[in-house]
Amino acid sequence: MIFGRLLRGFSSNIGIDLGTANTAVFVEGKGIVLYEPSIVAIDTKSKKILAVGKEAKEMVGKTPENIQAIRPLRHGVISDFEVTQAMLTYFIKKVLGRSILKPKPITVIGVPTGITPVEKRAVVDAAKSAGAREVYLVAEPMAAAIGAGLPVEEPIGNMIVDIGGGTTDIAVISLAGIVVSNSLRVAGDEMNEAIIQYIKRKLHLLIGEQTAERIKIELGSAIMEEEERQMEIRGRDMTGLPRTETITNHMVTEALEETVNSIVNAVRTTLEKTPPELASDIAERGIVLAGGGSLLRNLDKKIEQETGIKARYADEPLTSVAKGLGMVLENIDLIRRISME
Ligand SMILES: Nc1ncnc2c1ncn2[C@@H]1O[C@H](COP(=O)(O)OP(=O)(O)OP(=O)(O)O)[C@@H](O)[C@H]1O
Repeated sequence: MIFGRLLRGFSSNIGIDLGTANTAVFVEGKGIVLYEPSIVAIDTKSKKILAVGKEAKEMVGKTPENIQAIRPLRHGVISDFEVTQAMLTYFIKKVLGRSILKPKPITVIGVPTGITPVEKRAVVDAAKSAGAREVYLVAEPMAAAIGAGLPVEEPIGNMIVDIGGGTTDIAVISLAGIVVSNSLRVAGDEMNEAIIQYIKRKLHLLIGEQTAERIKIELGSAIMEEEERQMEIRGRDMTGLPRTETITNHMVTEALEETVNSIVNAVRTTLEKTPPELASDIAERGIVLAGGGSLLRNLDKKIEQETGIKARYADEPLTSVAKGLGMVLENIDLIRRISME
C-alpha cells in the first residue's frame, strides 16, 4: 500500500494530445507543460534528427537541401512512424527528464474518432517504444468535451466540434459514451491549402504554408464581413521572381467558403443523426467549439446561422484535449470506460 503510494508519488503519468499541427503534453500533478508544433527537422544524408518542435518549425520552408522539416502526422494520424516515434520520445523525455529510476508513465493519448485499427496500433507502438508503460487511447472529442467541463457522464446530450489542423471531430456525448460522431479530414490545414490555391489561381502568386496560415489568422472569416481589411503578402510569381500583392478579408472568405461549408455541413449531418431527446438537449445547451481551427473568425456565428443552435467556445480551445486527458488521468475507472479498444 505504502509502496504503491510511493510509486504513484514518483510516477508522473501523462496525457498527450498528439496533433497534426501541435502536440500538447499534460503531466499529472503539473498541468500542461509542453505545447509545441508536431514538426521534426532531419538531416536527409545522415538521417539524424536536428531539431524537434518549435525549433524545427522555424526551419519549415527555409531549410537547405540536406535538411528536411517533416510533419510526421497528416490528417491527425501517423504518416511517418519512425519520425513520430522519435518525436514522441523527445517530448516524453523533455517533460519527464531522463532518470532511469522513474517508473514508466501510464500514458493517455487523444486520437481522432475515425482512426483505423492499423493507425491505432501505430500510435500505441510509438508511445510504448518512446517509454510509456500502459497506453490508453481516448477519442479527441471525448477528451475535448471533458476538458471543456461538459457533464459527459450524465444522461444529457453534449455536442462538441473539435477542429484541429488535420481533422475535424464532431461528437454527441452522453453517459460517458459517444452516441453519434463524424470525423472529417478537413480542418485548419485544409484552410491554408485553400488559400494557397486561391492566390495561385486569382493572383498567379505562389505562397508557402506559413504565409497562408498568417493570412488565415489575420484576415480569414467564415462570414463575409462588411468592413474591408487588407494586408500585403509576398510570394513568387510564375516566372519565379518575388512579387508583393494586396489581399483582402473578402478574398480570404471566398477562398475558405468550400472548406467552411464542408465543416458546417458535417455538423448539420451529425445533428440530423442525433436521437431526438439528445438533440433537444443540444438545442437548449448549445454546441461547444474546441481546437485551433475553430478560432477562424466568425465560425461560431456561421454554425449558429446554419444550424439555428447557439455555438460557444471552450475556455481554452487550443488545449481542451490535453486538459481533458489530464482530468482523465486522475480517474482510472473513467479511463477504462472511455478508452477505445
Ligand atoms: N486564430 C486562429 N484562427 C484560425 N486558425 C487558427 C488560429 N490559431 C490556430 N489556428 C489553426 O489551428 C490549427 C491547429 O489547431 P490544433 O493545435 O488544435 O490542431 P491539432 O490538435 O494539432 O490537430 P489535429 O487535432 O487535427 O491532430 C492550425 O491549422 C492553425 O492554423
